[in-house]
Amino acid sequence: MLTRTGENPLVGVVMGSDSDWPTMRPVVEALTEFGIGAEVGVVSAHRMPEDMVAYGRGASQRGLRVIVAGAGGAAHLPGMLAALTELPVIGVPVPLKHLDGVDSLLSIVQMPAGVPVATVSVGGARNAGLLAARILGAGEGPAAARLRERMRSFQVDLRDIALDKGAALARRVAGAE
Ligand SMILES: Nc1c(C(=O)O)ncn1[C@@H]1O[C@H](COP(=O)(O)O)[C@@H](O)[C@H]1O
Repeated sequence: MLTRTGENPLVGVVMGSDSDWPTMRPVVEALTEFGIGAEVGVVSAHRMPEDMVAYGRGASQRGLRVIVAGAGGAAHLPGMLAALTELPVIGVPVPLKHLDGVDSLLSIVQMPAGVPVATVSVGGARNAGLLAARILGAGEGPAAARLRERMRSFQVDLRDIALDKGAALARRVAGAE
């Protein structure tokens, strides 16, 4: 079952289980900040292979332009979706109780040549959402130009936050003297 956020979802956000949602939620939050609608759901290569094939094969035709796929453990979902679609796929390694997400990271990042998955850090879901926004912003037309503009202003905010941190550190150092 797929849920939509926003109008005309351009990004598919899928995960191997609902237990991945706490890790994956920042993907949707980042997309929402940039005004990008998403189609969100559980799709598992292991547990529902036929549905996963249908999802990957139909993604582009449904209007999606980027897929963000998160999974933990033996995380085959992002790579299998990349094999099934021509859309860019961003993989999010989800950390589980054992192995701290290293298993998932290696499963996602070590793709064979010809089937790329852009892998973010373990639990790096927010960056996956931001990367999806950048991919959409790299296109032609006014909507893409607006996304690039929003990304530039987001980057200015990041600089301001870093400057504030620098000022806070300076105060702490001065207090320690
Ligand atoms: N790695 C995969 C895939 C897959 O890659 O197809 N399907 C489910 N899972 C992962 O299994 C973990 C445990 O799932 P449960 O919590 O449902 O037992 C989740 O992190 C999920 O992403």
